[in-house]
Amino acid sequence: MGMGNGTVVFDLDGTLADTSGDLLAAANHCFRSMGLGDQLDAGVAADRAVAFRGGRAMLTEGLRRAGRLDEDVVTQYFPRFISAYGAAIDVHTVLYPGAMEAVAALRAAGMAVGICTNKPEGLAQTLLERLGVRGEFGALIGADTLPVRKPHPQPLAETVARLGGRAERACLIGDTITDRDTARALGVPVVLVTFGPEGEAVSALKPDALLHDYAALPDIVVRLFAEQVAP
Ligand SMILES: O=C(O)COP(=O)(O)O
Ligand SMILES: [Mg+2]
Repeated sequence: MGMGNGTVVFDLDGTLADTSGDLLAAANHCFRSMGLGDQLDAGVAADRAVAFRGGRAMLTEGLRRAGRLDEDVVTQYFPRFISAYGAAIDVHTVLYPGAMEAVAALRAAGMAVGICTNKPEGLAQTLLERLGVRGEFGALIGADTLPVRKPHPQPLAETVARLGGRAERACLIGDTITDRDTARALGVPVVLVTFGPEGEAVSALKPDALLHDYAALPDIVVRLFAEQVAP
């Protein structure tokens, strides 16, 4: 079976892997170096949700809580956040249950599978290698692979192209409004996971499907591809 069976692109943070613990630890490292102490708590769902919106979102939220919000400080500390995160990227991070079994099932059904993330490409490569799964994905596009990042549709389009696929038979599996908007901009269906910190609330983003358990993903993907306009 070839890649004509479709292309499935995954987001990374909050979708394939629960990276929130290491992301929040790196942000707290920055707040401590500012003399502010820890500002975000991995035990709090709302804080894990901030983590999945990325480094700038965490720095912004922590500074806001400390009454010190300043975009210049966010920009200044972002490189320190990246280096702290890179130094401890797989301490708490785990793949979501069933994620890699679903990837294996999609590949066994002849589908091409890749990753489109707003993590810097190098960090995403490192994390996937540490988790032992880089080889399962045929393409990886990060925030800095192209001049634009999600929600611009180009990174998703490029991921599909590098997998040898076509947008007419592709879908994106993600966890946030950024993923929803990226998929809509390219005109491909989007599946949002409900096992993240926002739970069922992601249904407000009106995805084409909700994913409660990775075991259900192969059937969902087959249904979405069948609903896409025939080329
Ligand atoms: O780092 C981010 O901004 C989010 O990364 P993601 O696109 O893999 O969810
Ligand atoms: Mg995500």
